[in-house]
Amino acid sequence: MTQTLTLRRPDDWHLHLRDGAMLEAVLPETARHFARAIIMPNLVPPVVTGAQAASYRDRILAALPDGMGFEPLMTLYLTEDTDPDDVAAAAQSGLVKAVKLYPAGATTNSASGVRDFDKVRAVLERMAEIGLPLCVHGEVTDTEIDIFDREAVFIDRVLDPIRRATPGLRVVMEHITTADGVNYVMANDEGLGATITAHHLVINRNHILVGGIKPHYYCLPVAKREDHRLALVDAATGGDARFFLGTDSAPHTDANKESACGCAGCFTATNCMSVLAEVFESRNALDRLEGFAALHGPAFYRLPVNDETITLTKGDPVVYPDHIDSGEGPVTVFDPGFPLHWRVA
Ligand SMILES: NC(=O)N[C@@H](CC(=O)O)C(=O)O
Ligand SMILES: [Zn+2]
Ligand SMILES: [Zn+2]
Repeated sequence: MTQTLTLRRPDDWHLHLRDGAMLEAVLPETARHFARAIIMPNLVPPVVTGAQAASYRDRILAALPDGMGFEPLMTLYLTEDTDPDDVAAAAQSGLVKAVKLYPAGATTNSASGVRDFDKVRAVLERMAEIGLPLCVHGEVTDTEIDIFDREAVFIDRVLDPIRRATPGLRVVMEHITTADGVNYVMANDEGLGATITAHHLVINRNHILVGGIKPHYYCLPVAKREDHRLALVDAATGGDARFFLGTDSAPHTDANKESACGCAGCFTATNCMSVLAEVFESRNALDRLEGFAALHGPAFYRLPVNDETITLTKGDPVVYPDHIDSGEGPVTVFDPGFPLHWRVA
C-alpha cells in the first residue's frame, strides 16, 4: 500500500526569486508547491520603498505561468535612510508583510544594509506600533569574529539589545543555524519566531569541506557542526509554533558558485518538500510537517492558513533535475546526499 500524506498547501516564509530571466526560471519551482512566500528584497538595487515593492510584485506576477496560483508577500530592505512613514503606508495598504534587516556586508547584496543601528530606531519603533514583523539576517560582520560564531554573537550583541530597546517589536530570526538560535527563541515567548531551511536540517559543515570543497553547500549563515544541525531538527519537528519553514532557496548560476570566490546560497525550491518529508519521517514526526510548513508561519504573520491541500506519496526514489536552466546559465538543484522517496503528487 502506498503511504500518502495530505497537508494544507505550504508557504515559504523566506525566498529569493531574483529578477528578470532568473525570476522566470525559478518562480515555477516554488509556485508548484507553495501558495505564498515572503519575498526577499536583496535585489541590485535593493527593494527599499513601497513603490519599489509594488513594482517588484508586478514583475513577479507577470512572470507567473498561466494557471499557477501564487501570492508573493513583499518585504522592504531596511536601510539607514528608510522612511518610517513609507514603511507604515506600505504595510497599511497590505502590500508589505515585513521589513528585512541585513547587517551591512553580512551576505549576498547586503551592502546597503545597516551599519549604525541608532539610525533605524525610528523605523523599528513605528514597526512595533503597527505590529509589522522585522525579519533578521542574524550574523555580525566584524572581521575578528569567527564565521562559525557570527550567529551566536549577533544574538548577544545586536538582537537582544534591539528587542529590549524596542518593546513590542515582532521579530523573525531568519534561517537559524545554531542551538544558540533555537535556545534564544525558546527562552522568549512574545513576538519572536524563527525560520529554518530544509538544507540546514540535512547538512553540517562536513558536507561543505570534507573530501573537497562543495560550493553548492555553501550558504550563509554557513552550516555549523552536527550538534547544531540536530538542535534544528529537534526544533523543526518538535511542534513548537515559533519555528516555521523558510527555505531561503537562493539561486546563483553555477558559474557564480563554482568560482574562486563563490556566491553563498543553496537552490532548494525544486525538492525541499521531499527533503522535509524525509527529515520528519526520520523523527516519526510526519504528522507535524503540516504545522511546520503550513500552519505556524501564518499564525506568526497573522494571516489565514491556505484552504487547498497537497498530497505527498512515498515510493521509488524521486527523480528531479540536477539543475535548471536560468537563461543566465544553469543553476544546480540542492542535492541532499541521500535518495528522496516522498513526492508531491
Ligand atoms: N542565504 C544565502 O546564502 N544567500 C542569500 C542571502 C541570504 O539569505 O543571506 C542570497 O541572496 O543568495
Ligand atoms: Zn540571510
Ligand atoms: Zn535568504
